Amino acid sequence: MALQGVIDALKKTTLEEIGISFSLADILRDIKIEGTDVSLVLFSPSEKYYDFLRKKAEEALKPLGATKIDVEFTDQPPAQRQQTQAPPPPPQENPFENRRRIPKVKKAIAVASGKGGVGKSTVAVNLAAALKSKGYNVGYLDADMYGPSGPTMLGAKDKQVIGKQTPTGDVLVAPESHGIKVMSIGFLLPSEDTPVIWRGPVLFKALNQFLFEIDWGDEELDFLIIDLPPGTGDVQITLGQTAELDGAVIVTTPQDVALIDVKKGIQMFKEVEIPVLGIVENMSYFVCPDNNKIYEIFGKSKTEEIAKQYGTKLLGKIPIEPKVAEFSDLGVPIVLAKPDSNSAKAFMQIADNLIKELSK
Ligand SMILES: Nc1ncnc2c1ncn2[C@@H]1O[C@H](COP(=O)(O)OP(=O)(O)OP(=O)(O)O)[C@@H](O)[C@H]1O
Repeated sequence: MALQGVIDALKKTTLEEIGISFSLADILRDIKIEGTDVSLVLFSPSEKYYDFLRKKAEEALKPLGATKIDVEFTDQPPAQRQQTQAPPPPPQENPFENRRRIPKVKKAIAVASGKGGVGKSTVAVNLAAALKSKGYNVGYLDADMYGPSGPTMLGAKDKQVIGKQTPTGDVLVAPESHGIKVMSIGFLLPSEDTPVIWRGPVLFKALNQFLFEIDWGDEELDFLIIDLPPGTGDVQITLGQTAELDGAVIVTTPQDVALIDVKKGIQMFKEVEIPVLGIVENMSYFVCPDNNKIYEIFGKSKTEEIAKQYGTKLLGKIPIEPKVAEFSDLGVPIVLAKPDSNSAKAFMQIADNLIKELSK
């Protein structure tokens, strides 16, 4: 069987049934063809879809004459696999040598912004909700130590956090809201209005606890969305030095001033060796409800151009929709409250694009 024919057949498949807008060819990691035997390795961050993806591969390849179709799965992008095979660098030359993976989390994604108020937390909670509604097991960690707003947006503000003793030490059990496991420094503060001043060692300890001493439940998380504070400060650096993250998403608005900060953000993630998966442009445009006309309130966007210039991608654009803010205040992300809204659809598409970037 010809390799190109097999790849073309995989390209024609659609995975829409599980809410994914790309094909088996996009998640193909390895392929071997011997006569009519085909072995594939596919990227999938969740075991839930193994049977579905196997069936899809069989449906695509049997008509070509394939008699044996073996499908294996990986949740590692190729670059990471190469990294793990490479000889480790001398310890003293690697500032990230103590980095650890977050326990029981397959993909840890940071959501960041160069400046405050661009809708970073809104994007983080809706991204978590979009991945949840696609069937993944999702956690949300509010690491915005200076202004934790995630629990309110997820309707988890009044949830109780309980401690649990384990053979390896004490952990905090993440409560659940809308099926998403949630943890936030906000749960541990006496009131939402309490300003917290974090000094170096205390910040380091608190962040470590939030990264490594949380019980996310019996089932491993497919995705952990980490909502960072705005800017490029201590939390980001500490995070980069302590946890091995799979990538970062940068949220911006289309104004030039916000975009200047995006560049700083990309630079910072490069320095702490966290791959930037892409940029989300929030409050991009307004769709007039009377005539569906689109207004680019902040002018023509340059985000795509900047993304290209810095070797990353625009993952998607979210419109300004008053309902986004209204439902956030009520504790229900728009993706769950109004799945047919323009912004909810945009968030679902961004979740797809994110999975696609992770599979590269
Ligand atoms: N697309 C949108 N349409 C309408 N309102 C939005 C949209 N995105 C965010 N908002 C609203 O804008 C305000 C700021 O959003 P959010 O708190 O998510 O920003 P942030 O970048 O996380 O802020 P900070 O970094 O200061 O915590 C909120 O009231 C939110 O509901």
